[in-house]
Amino acid sequence: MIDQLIDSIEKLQNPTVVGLDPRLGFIPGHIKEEAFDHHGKTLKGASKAFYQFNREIIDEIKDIVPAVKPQVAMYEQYGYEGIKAYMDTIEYAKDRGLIVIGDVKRGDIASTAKAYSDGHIGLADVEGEKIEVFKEDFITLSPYLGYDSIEPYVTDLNQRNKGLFILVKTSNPNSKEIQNLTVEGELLYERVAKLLKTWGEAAMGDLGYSRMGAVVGATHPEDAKRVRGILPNTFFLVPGYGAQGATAEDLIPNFNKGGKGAIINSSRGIIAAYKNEKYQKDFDSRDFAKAARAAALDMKKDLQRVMD
Ligand SMILES: O=c1ccn([C@@H]2O[C@H](COP(=O)(O)O)[C@@H](O)[C@H]2O)c(=O)[nH]1
Repeated sequence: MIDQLIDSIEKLQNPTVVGLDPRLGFIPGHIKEEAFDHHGKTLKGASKAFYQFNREIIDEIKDIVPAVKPQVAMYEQYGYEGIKAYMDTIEYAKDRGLIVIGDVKRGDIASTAKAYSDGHIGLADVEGEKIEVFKEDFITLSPYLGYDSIEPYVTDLNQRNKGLFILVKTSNPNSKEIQNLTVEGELLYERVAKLLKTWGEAAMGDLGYSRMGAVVGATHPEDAKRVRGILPNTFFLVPGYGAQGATAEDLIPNFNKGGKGAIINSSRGIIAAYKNEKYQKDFDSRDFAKAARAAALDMKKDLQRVMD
């Protein structure tokens, strides 16, 4: 899938992923009213509202961005109804040609990791019946349990053409408390990047990048520069642009030459654009998906501006 992601970015000339992180505060009144009329103010009502919101956004952005990144926490909070909305969203996006990065941030011992891999990017086994479950193209993982927690995913990466993005340097302000500790003369995130370089060699795609990518926050450009130096053949998923304050200029160190090797996420900045003053004069809440499209196009322009 890493090769397809690279091809799609190239075709659309747009290294952007739209984060599908719905929350009730972002859902326009008319969608909530309809969902709550049918299902009440229940977990099901909230989940149905999320799915309707996502579908309209996907329909508006599917021809301009290569990928979407649903954040599982937003759905999980509503239990199995929320998980159904997460799964339905994945299916809807894939049916419309979008690549799906499931932001699930798993990390556990090998026997448990195998179950995560089977469920998310592999096949679940029901007494010999092999069943595809969540169907993401990529998922995110934490590296802090070491390689035996990553190795169970490698077969699915290579045999089923799936991908991982492994946390290397996260975008949150306190990431430095742990990730920037000095360990045996180097920063911890640098050590993680070096490990990922070795791990990723077991899963190389055809276009020079590994199926094991890295999550590198846009909000720490100096750290991103060091990580890029260690990982020239690793594709980066870069959150932090927009709502978390990173600018297009901050993104530059994440890319290889010619604007290659990274995809930039924006979630709130796109899906809730209709609430932003900048878009309010042109779009009301019924046009929320059109506002999301306008914000995604503005982001594309902003990225192109610093790439040129
Ligand atoms: O370091 C990280 C890793 C993941 N995220 C996730 O990305 C989005 C960001 O949303 P915005 O609304 O664009 O801020 C969200 O799902 C995070 O969980 C991250 O921000 N930083």
